[in-house]
Amino acid sequence: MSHAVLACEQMAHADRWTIENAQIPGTTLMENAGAAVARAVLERFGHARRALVLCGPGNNGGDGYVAARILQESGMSVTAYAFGTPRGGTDAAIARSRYSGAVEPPEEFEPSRDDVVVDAIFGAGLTRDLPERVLVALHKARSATCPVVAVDLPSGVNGDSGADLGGALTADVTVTFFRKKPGHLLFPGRQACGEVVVADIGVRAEALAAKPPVIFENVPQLWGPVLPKPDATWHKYSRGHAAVFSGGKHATGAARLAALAAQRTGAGAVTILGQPDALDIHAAHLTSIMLRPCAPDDSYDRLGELKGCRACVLGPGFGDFTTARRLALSILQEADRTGLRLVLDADGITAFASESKALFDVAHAVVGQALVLTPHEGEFGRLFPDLAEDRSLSKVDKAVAAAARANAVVLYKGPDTVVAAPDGRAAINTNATSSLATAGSGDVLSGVIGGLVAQGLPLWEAACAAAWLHGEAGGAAGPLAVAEDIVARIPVAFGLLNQGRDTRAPWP
Ligand SMILES: NC(=O)C1=CN([C@@H]2O[C@H](COP(=O)(O)OP(=O)(O)OC[C@H]3O[C@@H](n4cnc5c(N)ncnc54)[C@H](O)[C@@H]3O)[C@@H](O)[C@H]2O)[C@@H](O)CC1
Ligand SMILES: [K+]
Repeated sequence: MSHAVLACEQMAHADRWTIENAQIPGTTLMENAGAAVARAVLERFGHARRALVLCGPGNNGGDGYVAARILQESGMSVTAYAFGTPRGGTDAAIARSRYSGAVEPPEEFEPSRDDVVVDAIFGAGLTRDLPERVLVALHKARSATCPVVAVDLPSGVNGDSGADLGGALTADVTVTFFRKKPGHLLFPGRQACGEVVVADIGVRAEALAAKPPVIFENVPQLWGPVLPKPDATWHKYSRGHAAVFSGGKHATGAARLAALAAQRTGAGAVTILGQPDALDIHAAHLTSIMLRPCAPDDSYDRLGELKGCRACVLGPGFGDFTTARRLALSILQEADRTGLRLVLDADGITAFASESKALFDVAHAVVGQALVLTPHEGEFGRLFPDLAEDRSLSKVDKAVAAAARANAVVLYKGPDTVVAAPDGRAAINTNATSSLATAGSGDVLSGVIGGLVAQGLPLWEAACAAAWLHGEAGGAAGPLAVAEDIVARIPVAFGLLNQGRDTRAPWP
């Protein structure tokens, strides 16, 4: 089972490689693809009055003609609609010629709610906005409220970015081939795809050997092997010590959530650093978390308390941008000597809005990496305005470019959080629920990352694991969860891992 995600260009390469090196004809791949689509239709909507198959001019349409033929052979009433004609001699033309049923022009397409529509107009080859007659047909299908099975992608969704070039249907099922593409996992594409079925059509995994995939769905297999294994000889500091910087006395809650989350994630010791009046408030709420004073003009070398600490979280509720910059820069300047890693979140990110170069310069001076950035969309735009505005880039492209520029692991938040590393790896998170959209949820996430980094996880794996655990904890806390509930469910998320109960592996 693979959790790799392929760009459309890599998928086309894998198709070509299989045809040329494994001597599997393109028509065979297309037969297998069409058969997988037909199977999905019959399994889920075999009771439909008619199957109406919308076929484009390329290979996506070719898959549609194969599916139409097999559905007809199975006894369903089938009509195909031709949106263009396959070029002579192509696999799609051959598939078209093997289908002997009715082929109508698009104008004849009149779906009803008892039909099932197979959308095989455009897939990975979509290059521009949808033509008017396609838009009209998709509108008719939407109005009919009939079930839709999309071939590879709903027509109009860009396979690399998940962008909707306009008018795509929301499918009940999307049948794709060999591996998922970013467009199946990134919004709005993910929503348009509905359930995604990945079919094996005979494309060979060896096709990827020369250039292994670097984009993944964020599943436990990615980082499970580097999670700490419980050891009877542990003491609290060997389990990892994390620190969290507190905001002022009227903004202490965010640091408390991050600290509690780091503790629930398994850090053996957690310290909150803050000004004395803020620490008084923490003291009234906390028992097992340590409190240490920190003056506004402190920089790393005056923070003796951070010795032995492997991770610190700076930003949640912090408020003071000048101090945030001084602390962040001094922590990174000392990082090679101390081994301390910095999770910079919220106000810690905004503090560098107009001074990002200073942050990136010190982060690049570190041997290896010492920085994790956790921006949501607004914060990402503050730190990387040119990347944020570049409409030619997908969310994965943006996160990867930002990670390289900042020499940081970048966890770009959202319903489709992307975790990117400077070496080009990226994981797309898929288990977040709407319960995570609540005040303090981001503070919990930064605390989970800090807790895992404190236990010695490499930064990218820590951020990927944190996104997944946060998603599971949010799901377990239910739709009306508040941030405290998410913290309380972190052990439940770990329990799913430990008991091997995560059966939602990416491929069936
Ligand atoms: N051997 C292969 O390469 C295989 C490909 N498969 C299928 O092939 C699909 C990709 O096939 P193609 O590369 O032929 O691409 P598509 O079939 O997605 O579309 C390509 C055709 O549509 C035209 N086109 C693109 N955007 C358009 C627009 N907005 N308006 C009008 N015309 C437009 C292109 O010029 C081209 O003629 C996959 O999505 C998958 O369904 C499968 O059959 C498996 C094997
Ligand atoms: K399609």
